[in-house]
Amino acid sequence: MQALWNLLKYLRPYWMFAIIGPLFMCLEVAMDLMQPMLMQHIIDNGIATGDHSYVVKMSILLLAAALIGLFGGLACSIYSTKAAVNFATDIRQELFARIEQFSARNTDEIRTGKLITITTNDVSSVQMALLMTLKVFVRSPLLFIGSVIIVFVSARDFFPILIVLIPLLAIVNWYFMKHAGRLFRKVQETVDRINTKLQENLAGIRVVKAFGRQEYEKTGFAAINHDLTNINRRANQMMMGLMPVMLFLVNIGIVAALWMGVIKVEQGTSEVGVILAFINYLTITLNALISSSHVLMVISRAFPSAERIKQVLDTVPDIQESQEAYRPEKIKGNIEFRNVDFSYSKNGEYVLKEISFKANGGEKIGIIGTIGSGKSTLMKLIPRLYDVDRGEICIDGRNIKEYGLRQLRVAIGFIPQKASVFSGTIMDNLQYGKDDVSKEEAVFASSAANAMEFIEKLDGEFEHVLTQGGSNLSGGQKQRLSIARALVRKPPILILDDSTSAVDALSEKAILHSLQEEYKDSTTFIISSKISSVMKADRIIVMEDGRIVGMGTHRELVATNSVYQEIYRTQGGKEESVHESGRYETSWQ
Ligand SMILES: Nc1ncnc2c1ncn2[C@@H]1O[C@H](COP(=O)(O)OP(=O)(O)OP(=O)(O)O)[C@@H](O)[C@H]1O
Repeated sequence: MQALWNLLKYLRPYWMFAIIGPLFMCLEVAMDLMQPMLMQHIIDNGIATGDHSYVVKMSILLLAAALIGLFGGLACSIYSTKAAVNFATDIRQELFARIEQFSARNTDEIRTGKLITITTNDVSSVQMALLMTLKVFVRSPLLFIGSVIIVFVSARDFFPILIVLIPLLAIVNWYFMKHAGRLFRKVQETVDRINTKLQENLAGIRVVKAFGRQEYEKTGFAAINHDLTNINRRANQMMMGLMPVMLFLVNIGIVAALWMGVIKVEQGTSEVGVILAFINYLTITLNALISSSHVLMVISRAFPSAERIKQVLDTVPDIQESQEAYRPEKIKGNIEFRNVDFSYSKNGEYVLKEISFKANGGEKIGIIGTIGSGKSTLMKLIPRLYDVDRGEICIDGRNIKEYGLRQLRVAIGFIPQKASVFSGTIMDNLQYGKDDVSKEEAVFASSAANAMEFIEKLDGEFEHVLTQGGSNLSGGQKQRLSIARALVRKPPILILDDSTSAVDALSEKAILHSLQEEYKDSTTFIISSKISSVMKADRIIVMEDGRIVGMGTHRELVATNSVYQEIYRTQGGKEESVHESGRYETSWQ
């Protein structure tokens, strides 16, 4: 409730629409309430007395009331929709902006699937709640109260029927709504499960196919879908069941009114028109009650949605820029890790322990180690994808936390393990690395990444359009494009996180050679599981179990470091080559 209330601040810019809409609705309600009264007069004072001119006059009035009501209803729809749609647009925009600020840790905590559901379904749910409130929630109570008052004033003889019927209708309504509400909440939870399953499957569609798991996934999806069908059926049946029960009660009211009416007309204490008007007001009361409960249902379904939206909006990104951020013109790229410890979960086990090393500007550093030893994690700390728990990381002698986040990240060309390519042209993807990239720069970076060779063969070359996720490129082509994107801005710091794993040996050799020759000034880290990819580096860091267990040139490590020797041996390196390492074929030459 509180969460939904808090979201109303997004309605502030559209408060005029939110007021004008319901005002027009009041006009429609007034006209709707007037119509049974006009009918009553037509019957009792016109038809019954044979006064035709009165009938014509009142009929014109009735038509005018209907037209004004129609205008009020349409205008209310236009303004209420404007308010609700803009309100939802702003919330969605704010959510997106907040999610963009999230650190990797934040997104680890609130899962991606959930973030998608929140930004789409949950925002739609609060939009619908607002729209219904502005349209129906104003209309129904007004119609209800108006009908009760009019019956009390003009058809008091029949008022006791209302007194008995309204509490009965309210109790039945409450009973159905309570149960349907519980079921609809379950529907929402099941839709969440469907979305998560769908997202996971779409992201991993190739793996599903490659492992021939379609049937297994289909069965898993069918189970959740079946749950959704069941729960949806029960919720909707509950809602549908309400209508006949309510109509039954109203019909009893109508029979009672007719019975009473016949007696009173015979006694001459009432007129036919009054009975007709009462029946009309009874129907209006019923409709008002039913639509109010529908709106209440929509609003109650928006409560959990608002909570989830609030959870995202209230999440403080745990990577913050310092108040007086340092924004240097140029970064040289001297990097130092000082006694760094890091854990993914607060109070969890450290995956990096007591990490200390220095990399000088322009130095080429290889990083190798056992699986899960923390190589990628180590590099994710430099652009502050995660913040260290203890110790500090300095660039050009300053703690990275003092830098403006943009300055820091723009200075780093980060090429992650899994190449992410966006839909758009090849050039659009390169512009992601540098807004104003020129054709020459694009060609230079693409050549260095050994990507020109395939770009030249594409239709339209740099203007070739990539489908979502670059699915019309091969794994190796995506990796080369993602390397070119990082190289295009000639960053002072380059991080290649196993980013040549899908590239053939010759291309990898060419890429590493270009890095050595064309990007001399960039401090470059190359994470690889292959010794051939790092052996020509100025220095190699060897990692095991979150610690640095060796550092030196290939020659030094082969001679002294047992972990490195083991990796070297498993990759075909010979003991005797310990002192003549140049014989091992390297990708750098
Ligand atoms: N987002 C994450 N949340 C929690 N733990 C993580 C996360 N990413 C990695 N880890 C854990 O941190 C440890 C180090 O992982 P990291 O990816 O840095 O290793 P790596 O040496 O790069 O491995 P590989 O050679 O397989 O790429 C592993 O135990 C891994 O399970």
